[in-house]
Amino acid sequence: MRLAVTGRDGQVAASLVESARGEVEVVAVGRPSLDLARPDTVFSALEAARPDIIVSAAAYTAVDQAEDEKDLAFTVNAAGAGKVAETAARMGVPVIHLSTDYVFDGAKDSAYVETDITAPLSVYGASKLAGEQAVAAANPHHLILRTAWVYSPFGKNFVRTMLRLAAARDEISVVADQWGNPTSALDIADAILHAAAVLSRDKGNAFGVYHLAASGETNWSGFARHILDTSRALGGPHARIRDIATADYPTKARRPANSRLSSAKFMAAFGWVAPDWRESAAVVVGRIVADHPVPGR
Ligand SMILES: NC(=O)C1=CN([C@@H]2O[C@H](COP(=O)(O)OP(=O)(O)OC[C@H]3O[C@@H](n4cnc5c(N)ncnc54)[C@H](OP(=O)(O)O)[C@@H]3O)[C@@H](O)[C@H]2O)C=CC1
Ligand SMILES: Cc1cn([C@H]2C[C@H](O)[C@@H](COP(=O)(O)OP(=O)(O)O[C@H]3O[C@@H](C)C(=O)[C@@H](O)[C@H]3O)O2)c(=O)[nH]c1=O
Ligand SMILES: [Mg+2]
Repeated sequence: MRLAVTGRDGQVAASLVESARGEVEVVAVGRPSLDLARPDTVFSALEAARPDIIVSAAAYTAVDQAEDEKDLAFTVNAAGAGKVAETAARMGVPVIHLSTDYVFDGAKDSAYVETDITAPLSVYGASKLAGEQAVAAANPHHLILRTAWVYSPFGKNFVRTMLRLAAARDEISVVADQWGNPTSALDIADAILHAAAVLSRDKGNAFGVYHLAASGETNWSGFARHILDTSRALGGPHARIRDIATADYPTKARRPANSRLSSAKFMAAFGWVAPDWRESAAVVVGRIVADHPVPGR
């Protein structure tokens, strides 16, 4: 079975390429041949990869910048994603599309399930919701996987940011009133491989929207503290974390106060067990610290 994943250096794309095993081959298709900002490039680039399943992981993910680049965010995340799904439909293959917890407004006081009402607070969240709708309209054979707070050894993410800041300072102020499920892109890749195996066996029953995140919950401050405690134990950088409120960390985009996701539906459908976020985070911190040793402090 061959998966084509959109994006080259993205966290999920790079993790899928690394995780490919057994009968599964993963081909990354990205810029310049596939440019979601130019949706007319999508069909020919993906057709050339001859996939059995298309994984739609490329996206405009700069949450604050999207507030100033609304048109580009919507072109990439909505029109571009729709083109990827339409390409899959034309080729007669399913599409596995990644979406986000930021489609919710955060007003719920427990974990979100798939049937909860969406109400994005940000341009990024709205563009991803429009992408879900475009994907569903273009190809009935879709899995839309909403994940959250993604980090990995690759690319730009909160783990790398905290380790970089900790190498330069004694204290980092981090918001303690936004709750969610930090999720390793390595775990997302594993879950996608589970789902792809099910789709290739028993076509037809599983299509729809799913939440896919690690188990356990924290806030950004708790996540930061765990990252730096793990790093210190491995001889990597450390800093004190100071809890602050969202109001004390002004950003262009509004973010949900609670975007915890229940992954129960995904686990039941695909026989996947969500790992605890703390264990998965320790694996990634370990890889980053081993790759880029910084003197401990
Ligand atoms: N990061 C997160 O915290 C979360 C991400 N998600 C969703 O999961 C998916 C994967 O995210 P993640 O791996 O973290 O993304 P990254 O931010 O790590 O990478 C973005 C990817 O999108 C590609 N991309 C951006 N613009 C274009 C474009 N115009 N044409 C083609 N490719 C483009 C990048 O290309 P290149 O390789 O050329 O740089 C890169 O591969 C996305 O759909 C995202 O919305 C959901 C929840 C949380
Ligand atoms: C760097 C930093 C961030 N923060 C806050 C800002 C924000 O509320 C929170 C996380 O910051 P980030 O910029 O990493 O978060 P953000 O870019 O909002 O991350 C989101 O990305 C998109 C793509 C998603 O889909 C979401 O699931 C989520 O992962 O931490 C601090 O409080 N202190 C800091 O030093
Ligand atoms: Mg950021």
